[in-house]
Amino acid sequence: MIYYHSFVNRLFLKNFKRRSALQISTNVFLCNNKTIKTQNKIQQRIGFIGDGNMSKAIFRSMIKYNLIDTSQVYVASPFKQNLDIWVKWNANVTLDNSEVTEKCDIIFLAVKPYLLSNAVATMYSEKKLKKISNKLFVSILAGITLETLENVLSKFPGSRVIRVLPNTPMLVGEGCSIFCPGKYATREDIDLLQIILNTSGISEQVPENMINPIGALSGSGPAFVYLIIEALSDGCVRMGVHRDIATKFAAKTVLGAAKMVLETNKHPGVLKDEVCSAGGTTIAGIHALEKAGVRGGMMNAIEASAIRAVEVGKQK
Ligand SMILES: NC(=O)C1=CN([C@@H]2O[C@H](COP(=O)(O)OP(=O)(O)OC[C@H]3O[C@@H](n4cnc5c(N)ncnc54)[C@H](O)[C@@H]3O)[C@@H](O)[C@H]2O)C=CC1
Ligand SMILES: O=C(O)[C@@H]1CCC=N1
Repeated sequence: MIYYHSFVNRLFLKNFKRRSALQISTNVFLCNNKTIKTQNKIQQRIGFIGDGNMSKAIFRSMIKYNLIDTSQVYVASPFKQNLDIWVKWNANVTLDNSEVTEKCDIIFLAVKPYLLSNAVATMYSEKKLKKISNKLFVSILAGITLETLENVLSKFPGSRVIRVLPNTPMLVGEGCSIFCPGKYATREDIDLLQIILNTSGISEQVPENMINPIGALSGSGPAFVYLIIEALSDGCVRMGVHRDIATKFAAKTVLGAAKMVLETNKHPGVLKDEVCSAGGTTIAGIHALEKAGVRGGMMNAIEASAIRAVEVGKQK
């Protein structure tokens, strides 16, 4: 069912992208089997507490896919020099986290997990606390549970929380995000978040205990795949090929293989067998990989990242 929804979502989103180019004002999405109408651009003000890699990917994907205007975005960082790039992108910038909380409707919490309490402590002033009500907080912090988030954010009256684990390929329209709504998040909050996430990829609602293991794959996985691409390229360079063609072909081969898995619906093992001629070149390479324990290595990587997410969630 989940896959069906993703597929239908993508069809609608392809239409959305085409129609938004034509500046038609209303778009239709299917989220969790429900049709939603939304304006071409979302109207809410969006804030980022934290100005790093993941905030940039979310912001730039929203701009790239025409979902918001830069004037609707506020970003806070304690480091002035980090904000220069955001100024160049025409976002509103501040050194004061509480300005983002006060001015925005949806606030992405995007600092390192161990900095959560520190960041929240600077997201309000006692005088204005009552004014910071009915906000939607979207946490992208690895490992930090909804229980912790709801506790920390309970000082803001009427706050709702959704926990998301996005990934940086959002930037190129191939994001993969999982999320779990907190106790007070509404259907509208979820729909809006899915519009943001699905504009540049796919998203799935999952039970909270699935966020760490799936996030180990989708959140950290891009780094694992970059490492593989680099290693494939290194192998080619070792055999005398120039680096530029080696890296381009390594990336394109990974992209092509991924598309084969998604579009043929064949088991990866079947697709592997289709490449391996009897006594041929590929099986010689597969043998080398198996001897090196590549499969176990990959499984260990997912396990290690998922376990680490629990640990970072406990750091103070
Ligand atoms: N990078 C990734 O691919 C993904 C990251 N995440 C999560 O996103 C969060 C951010 O990760 P990145 O963007 O990679 O980290 P990053 O280190 O690039 O960015 C974090 C930013 O927070 C800023 N910061 C530090 N203290 C602050 C404070 N008190 N108030 C406001 N801003 C403050 C820093 O200037 C820094 O630029 C982390 O919690 C991580 O677990 C989740 C999924 C994927
Ligand atoms: O490495 C990290 O902790 C973050 C979470 C997922 C991707 N990057």
